[in-house]
Amino acid sequence: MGTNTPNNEKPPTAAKSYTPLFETNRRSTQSQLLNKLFAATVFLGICSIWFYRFTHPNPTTHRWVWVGALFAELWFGLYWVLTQAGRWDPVFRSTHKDRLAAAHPDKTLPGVDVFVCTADHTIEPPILVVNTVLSLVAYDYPPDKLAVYLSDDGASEFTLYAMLEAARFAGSWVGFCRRFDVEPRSPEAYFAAAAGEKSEGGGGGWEEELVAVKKQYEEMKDRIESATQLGRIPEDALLQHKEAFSHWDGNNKYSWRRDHPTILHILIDGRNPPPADGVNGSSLHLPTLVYLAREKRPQYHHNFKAGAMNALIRVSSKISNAPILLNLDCDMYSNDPSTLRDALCFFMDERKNHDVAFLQLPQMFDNVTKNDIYGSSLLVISRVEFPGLDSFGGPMYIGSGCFHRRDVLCGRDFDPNGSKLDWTNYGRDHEHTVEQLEREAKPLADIASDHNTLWGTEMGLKYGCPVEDVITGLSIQCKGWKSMYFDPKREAFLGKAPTTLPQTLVQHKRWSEGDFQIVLSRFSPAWYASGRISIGLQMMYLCYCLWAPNCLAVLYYSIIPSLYLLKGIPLFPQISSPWVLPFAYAVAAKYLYSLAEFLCSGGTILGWWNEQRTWLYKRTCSYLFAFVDTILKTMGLGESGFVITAKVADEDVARRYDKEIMEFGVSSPMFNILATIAMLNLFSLIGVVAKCLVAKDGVGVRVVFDEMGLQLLLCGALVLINWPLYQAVFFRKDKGRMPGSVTATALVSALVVCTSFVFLY
Ligand SMILES: O=c1ccn([C@@H]2O[C@H](COP(=O)(O)OP(=O)(O)O[C@H]3O[C@H](CO)[C@@H](O)[C@H](O)[C@H]3O)[C@@H](O)[C@H]2O)c(=O)[nH]1
Ligand SMILES: [Mn+2]
Repeated sequence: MGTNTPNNEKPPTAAKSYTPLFETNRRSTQSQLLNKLFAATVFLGICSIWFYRFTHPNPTTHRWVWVGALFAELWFGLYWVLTQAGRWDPVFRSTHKDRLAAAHPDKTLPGVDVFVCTADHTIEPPILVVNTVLSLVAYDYPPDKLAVYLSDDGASEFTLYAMLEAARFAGSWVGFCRRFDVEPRSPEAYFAAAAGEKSEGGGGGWEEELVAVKKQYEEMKDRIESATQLGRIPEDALLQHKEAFSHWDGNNKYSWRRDHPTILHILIDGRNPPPADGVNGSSLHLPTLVYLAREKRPQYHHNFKAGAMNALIRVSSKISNAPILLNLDCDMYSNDPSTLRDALCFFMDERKNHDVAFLQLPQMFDNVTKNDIYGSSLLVISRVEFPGLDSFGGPMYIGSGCFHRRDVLCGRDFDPNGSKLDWTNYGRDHEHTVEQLEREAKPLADIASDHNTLWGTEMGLKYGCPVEDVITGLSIQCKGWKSMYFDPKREAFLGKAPTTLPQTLVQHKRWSEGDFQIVLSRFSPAWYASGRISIGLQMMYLCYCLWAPNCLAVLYYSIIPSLYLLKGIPLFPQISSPWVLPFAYAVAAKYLYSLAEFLCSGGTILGWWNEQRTWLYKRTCSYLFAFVDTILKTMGLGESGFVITAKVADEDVARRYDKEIMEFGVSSPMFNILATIAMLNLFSLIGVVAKCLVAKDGVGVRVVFDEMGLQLLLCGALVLINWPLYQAVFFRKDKGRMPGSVTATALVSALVVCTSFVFLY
């Protein structure tokens, strides 16, 4: 069982005055024991299934059918064993911010650099980015110690324009936030929550100021949105920021994104408070705010987000050089102004901080509907599995919402006798002017500072993998560093989950493809990580990294048994045979447990059902494509990209999303597969029911049920879970229904497969 006691304690003298800054709690011994007993019974069931399959080859079918079932059941069983690591000994952390404040007055707090990444102003609208940035600028933290950097991989003048506007509005917004201690500090989210609400104890003119600041915000939003819509920056802004916008003069709109120099602007210099004539007569000290678009040239690979992050690490080392970094996606606004202080409780705890390389917080979303129709809230991962990982050495780095130690991310090796963070090595340059800083930092974002250097291999985020975050975190943990997981009561960050099925499937294709590449990479959790990280952690890495090959077993189970049902050949034990028991028990226990877990994590019953559907769709589509693409890539054919998830949808789509109606809409090869499998199961079920009805005296029903009860249940469950898909194919008229071409292809292919299977095979 894992413990959290570090192996190099402080000498006894210091131990006396030690007050922990964070707490670690585990579940009670009884509940853990009960959980393990239960898992043991499920495992027994799984072993019995394997035994049954080994000892009961079916003589009436081809050998491969039996081998396929054996393979699938071995896979499901072993995979289930892997998932148990995440449930073995979960730990839950809580912080003592009061103690942090007592031990470290604001003056002595370390600097924090926040990195926000955006890449495309059409699917990541500038106003969304602005809201995220403003929520970060408004953190409850000493302004001279906080710097917010935006990396714009789209090099969009509209994003820069939005940032200039944000910098101007920041004074009023941050002033308002500080005076009335508001939460959350993303203007859009705050105004939505405050609508119709009365001031609670805020008093002191809250309502009047709210009206004023809201008006200012709406005007800014208007300017930003109309600039983007018209495709033109307003004249006054062009005049005022002539130099800033000069980069875009006469450029070729089509090649620009992939071919431009570095653009760097320090929009707010937060080193010192401004002279005392700011908002409301008082000088308002704001944190540093920086816009960066790193250099891009078509002949050099830019390495997606990893490249952007590494440029940010280098540039920030010149401008603010904070020892602690926070990484966020552009849609993840801060929902809690005190999160930085929470995080510091982990990095500044005197005894336990020496080996913590990064601190991951859960990714939560503010646009998930009540029953989470695409299973995108990652509830069980956030509430069950990551606390489980935390006891084995810490969770993975999953991108947004992660705090890093700068030295470790820059490649520092772990030394068990002294890996403490030396805060004195960091801090700001107070001698140079803003212009000088810009001039000196700029080349650090050029290709020359990145290409053919250690960046992307030994330093910073790793290149070449679509999940740069996971592989980077793993490589850090393999050096001996730990990570920690912190799931605060009030969500720290809220982002945008995908709102259509195609988006969800494409996102999961990227994730599972990246994860599978890691298994085949130098840092494979299967080989390289052995002995470097704990076995529990290794198992969980494998659990996520083997998502893609899952497709094989799931495809087998969702196609073959149904076809054999239609043909009338049983593949599972008869209902009257005792061998049914292990199947029934293992499946029922697994699913009831998963339902309980889901409900305890804050989900709904329908939400769980929806997640099972998404589970099936991801495994039969996303993972299949990821699997095939990864294999092709390892053979040197093709290259993996990074399809960015859209953070907006048109009104029509958004309305259906709010009503929890599944969105198909476009024709995609993924849908061909989904729909074909769904049709195939429907035909099989209809076929077998028809057969029963035709047979006389109800003999048919009894025989079919006894001989093929499990197959019938499996097929029935598949039909039931596909219900929204049948609706989209047969009944719906809206634009989100299944496109006619997909429907036609699916119907024909399913019909051909079913008939040829029954009559020819
Ligand atoms: O060339 C690129 C591509 C993407 N991004 C940014 O990367 C972030 C993540 O992209 P998104 O499309 O939102 O992907 P998600 O799947 O939602 O993101 C999760 O998964 C990614 C890895 O697949 C991680 O990079 C993210 O941090 C993590 O939140 C966004 O802020 C993008 O702007 C870039 O900066 N440059
Ligand atoms: Mn995202």
